[in-house]
Amino acid sequence: MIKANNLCKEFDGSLAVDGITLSVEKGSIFGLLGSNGAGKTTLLKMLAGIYKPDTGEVRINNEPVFENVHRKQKMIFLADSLFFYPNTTIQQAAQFYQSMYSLWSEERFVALQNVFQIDPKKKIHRLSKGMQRQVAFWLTLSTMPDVLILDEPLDGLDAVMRKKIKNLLIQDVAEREMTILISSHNLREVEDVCDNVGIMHDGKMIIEKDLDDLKSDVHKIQVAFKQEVPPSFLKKLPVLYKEVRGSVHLYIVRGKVEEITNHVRAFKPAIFDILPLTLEEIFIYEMRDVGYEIENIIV
Ligand SMILES: Nc1ncnc2c1ncn2[C@@H]1O[C@H](COP(=O)(O)OP(=O)(O)OP(=O)(O)O)[C@@H](O)[C@H]1O
Repeated sequence: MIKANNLCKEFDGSLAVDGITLSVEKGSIFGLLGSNGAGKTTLLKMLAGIYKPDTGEVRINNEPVFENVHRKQKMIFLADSLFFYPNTTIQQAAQFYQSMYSLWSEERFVALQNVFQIDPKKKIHRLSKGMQRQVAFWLTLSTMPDVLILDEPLDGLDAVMRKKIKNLLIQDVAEREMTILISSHNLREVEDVCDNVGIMHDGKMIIEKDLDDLKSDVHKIQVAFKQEVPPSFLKKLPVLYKEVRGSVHLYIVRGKVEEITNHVRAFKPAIFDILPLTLEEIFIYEMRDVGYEIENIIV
């Protein structure tokens, strides 16, 4: 289990991460979402023990992470921009990883060649950007980490390879209880694989929830009344967003289906529909609620 307590990190006098407390269960997949510059990479680097928090601490299975070689031999951080030593072949990189990571599996490395189908004698820097990312996953998954931290991991990969890698990740979670933290702007992908999600904005975690609970907590409703909207209708509805389309009023509201339905039906609407939101819609409306919204920009 990963536990972070009141993490703060400041750069040049401003807080990139501002008091984040987080716990991630063993064998789960946590998706970290947020606006650009929200502090996701900074948070992930503290969780990976790369950055020392200014305040707070990160512990994995009750061990501190920062400057803990023993812990870091079993976990891996895959950054959004990759680094390989110049002129290194995949085979040489594999030897290096083997010497660094205590759970390295040669058997897995050989088996994964069938998935990636790249000649291990190839020099990594001569491969295409997407192929280099495949090599990064090939090496990473061969280290058999118990904790895998991924920053924008699937960028630059084709759709087939993305699917293959997602399957491999899910297989490792199911078979060996690997724990994954993944930051991504691809909300469809996060929705596919994550059990829990956190949304960051301006250094803070504005929401952290089980994905199913998050989705069952926000809904889109469409209502129309024969007369004007009754004044007390909105009083008990926690509305995140509203829009009028002719006689139909669209609301994005927080709350459980049953509570919202009972509330709306009590006002005897002429039309009433309640629909679930996608993660992308939830993200956009929650960000709007903290003042980060889509504007009609014409330049
Ligand atoms: N090494 C650094 N030195 C100075 N400032 C930094 C450093 N790393 C991050 N920052 C600042 O901290 C803030 C958070 O950056 P971070 O990279 O963590 O955001 P992010 O959520 O990962 O963004 P994105 O989605 O755009 O990748 C930004 O204002 C950034 O400029």
